[in-house]
Amino acid sequence: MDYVSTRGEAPSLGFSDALLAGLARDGGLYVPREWPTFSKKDIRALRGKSYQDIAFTVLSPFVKGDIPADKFRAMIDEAYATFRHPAIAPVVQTGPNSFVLELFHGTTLAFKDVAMQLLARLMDHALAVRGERATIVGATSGDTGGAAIDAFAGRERTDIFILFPEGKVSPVQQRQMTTSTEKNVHALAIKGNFDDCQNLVKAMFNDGKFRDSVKLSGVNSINWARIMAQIVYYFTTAVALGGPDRKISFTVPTGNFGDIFAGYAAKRMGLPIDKLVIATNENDILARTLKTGRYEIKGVKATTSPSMDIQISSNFERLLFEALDRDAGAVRRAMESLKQSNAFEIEDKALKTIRKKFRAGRATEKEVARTIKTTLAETGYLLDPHSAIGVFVAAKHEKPGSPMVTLATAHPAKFPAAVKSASGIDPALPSWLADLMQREERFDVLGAELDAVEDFIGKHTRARD
Ligand SMILES: Cc1ncc(COP(=O)(O)O)c(C=O)c1O
Ligand SMILES: N[C@@H](CCOP(=O)(O)O)C(=O)O
Repeated sequence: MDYVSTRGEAPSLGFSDALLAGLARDGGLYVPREWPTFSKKDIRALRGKSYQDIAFTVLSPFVKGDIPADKFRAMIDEAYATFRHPAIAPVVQTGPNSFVLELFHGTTLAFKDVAMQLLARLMDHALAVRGERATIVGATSGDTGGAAIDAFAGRERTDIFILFPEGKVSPVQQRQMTTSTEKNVHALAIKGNFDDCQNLVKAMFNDGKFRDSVKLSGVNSINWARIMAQIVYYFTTAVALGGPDRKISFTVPTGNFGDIFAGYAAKRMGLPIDKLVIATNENDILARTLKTGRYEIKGVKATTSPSMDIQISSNFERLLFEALDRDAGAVRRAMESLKQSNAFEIEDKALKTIRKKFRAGRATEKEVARTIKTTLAETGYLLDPHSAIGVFVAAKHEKPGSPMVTLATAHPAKFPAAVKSASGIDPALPSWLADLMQREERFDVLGAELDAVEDFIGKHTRARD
């Protein structure tokens, strides 16, 4: 399998090269040249199999010719041995047709662990084969950073630098990033918001000289391997609920559009998914885009779901590429317009294609708090604010007799203040994080300036030429 850039001006790459590249050299995002497909018979054959077995079957076509099958299987087994639930991603029924897919049983209590644990092992393997080191950078609104630091801490071949918006992540999220004692970990509090952090990361990738000099690599969902690993739980869930002989809908709390794009990929691979529902908080650029056909960046508002306080939704570019029948020139024009005027229009045909497959909705702060409270009262289930956005929006798109699965993307204990204020319950951290708030913090504070960040990374990475 090889991978092509959504902007069509970077060389196509094999899996390991695309993995290490992160962002394509033309500023685009890598996608597989073609979607591997699974027949209904193939999908039926997944019934009764473990998460790890399904991951191996579903993901093997993406790494074929690049990673030996036995090594890939071992990485999958090791990655998911870090999870605290035997099912890895269990499905819980909360109503006659409503289900919650729990994606927070990994070490840092968010869905990011699912992909990050595998990504770290894939990168280690690719770097070992080449005898190289890499500098990993990542931007986070709270969860990617903790998951990446956990997965890469202490790894000999990588130094990791995570940019988080100063004062805009939850205290638990911050400490998951700032209390690592490993020397290869660097948490950087940036004076700005998540979009500033993400822009800095993209600017570092687009600075060819810097990129090459520190052997830059990325762990955000701009990296195809992140999306790839997230495809698996759409398959495990659909199969558990009667797929492929029944169509399932998914509602996904959405920010950077990575998680829901993984659902789209699963659908392209043959999984019978009915609707993919985008759920946003008050930073509702995606819900507005589906309604109006205009993708337009407005200011970011701080909410009780900080991980979704995002306006520049990187992976929407991947969807645009698909909806435009892979017309890289049209994607380039849209992205140029976004850069120049903070907006672009989606042409009619592409918009129709997107609207056919996706639905969207938003939840206000009041609706999030009310959903946490009423879900607890009616079902006994305690949601975190991100998952509550999903549950609120899902309820508006449920159809009788058709299963609707909401992705529960984080554990309530990551956001204790918001959860307590909505429900009266103070959710406890699990045992391995019980002393998190007492651990010593270590981080640096930097302005949202490319020079300052590049200078810091250049001085601290071991991957310099
Ligand atoms: C808890 C949580 N929910 C939802 C999201 C949104 O996911 P995505 O960015 O893949 O759309 C994020 C961060 O991205 C998150 O951390
Ligand atoms: N919500 C994310 C933002 C970054 O998203 P990513 O999936 O592109 O890494 C976070 O928690 O950091």
